[in-house]
Amino acid sequence: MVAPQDPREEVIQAWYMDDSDEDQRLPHHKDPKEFVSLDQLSELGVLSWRLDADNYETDEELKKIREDRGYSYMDFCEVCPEKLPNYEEKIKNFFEEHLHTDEEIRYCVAGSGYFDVRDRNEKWIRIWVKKGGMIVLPAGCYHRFTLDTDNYIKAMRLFVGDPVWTPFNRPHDHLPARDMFKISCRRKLVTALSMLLRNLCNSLLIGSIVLALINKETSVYMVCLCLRLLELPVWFNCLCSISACLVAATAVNSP
Ligand SMILES: CSCCC(=O)/C(O)=C/O
Ligand SMILES: [Fe+2]
Ligand code: NI
Repeated sequence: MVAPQDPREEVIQAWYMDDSDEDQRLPHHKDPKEFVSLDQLSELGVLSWRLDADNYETDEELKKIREDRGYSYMDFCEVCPEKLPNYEEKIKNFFEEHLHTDEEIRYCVAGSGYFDVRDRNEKWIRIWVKKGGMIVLPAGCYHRFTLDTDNYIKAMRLFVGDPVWTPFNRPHDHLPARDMFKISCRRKLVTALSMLLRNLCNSLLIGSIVLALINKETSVYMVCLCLRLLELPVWFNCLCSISACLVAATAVNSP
């Protein structure tokens, strides 16, 4: 059975960029292509939704997101020569690597465009946002924007309170928003690693239980069961799991 696709992936896709200096509006895929999942983006603090762009005025889901996240301000930014004053200059400025001291929240209601963000190792990730895609770039995250080859986007801009659009071009590492962003990324990484370790420990414990059951080693089985029931710190869980595994393996191997 094929796993159902995340509906967001139909309107938001991300990938690592190549290093070529060709037209910024081209996709700039690596060869072979290297896609980035929406979960990987969320580890960088980039949030995403798929919404009903044909009915944004009455969309209850959008209303709830705005209420939950306090997005009281809303306007639209249409990027094309006819609608955007100082089009050429704006296009150039959008593509300068910069950060903001607040979230950048963009909901694509028509057209499409690329939001590029830096990953933990400073590599560029290109996020293609199409009609119905909404993303939040966290405050302090270096990024840039460009149209794609279709040359048009209409984006809803949301903000908490009175909007501040000021871009701080790189380097701007002395801003508190940058420190906060780095701390939050580190926290997310530690949480992800702890989860990984915890899952590994649980697998070890299950392995130990199976070995203990095969060998009718009820004491090991009981210890494993108790450990599984306790919410232990991850390092202790790890230590216990390895010990349980060793004891169970020794028990199986003993004559
Ligand atoms: C599609 S909205 C225009 C881009 C923009 O507002 C911005 O701040 C890019 O970083
Ligand atoms: Fe920006
Ligand atoms: Ni400055």
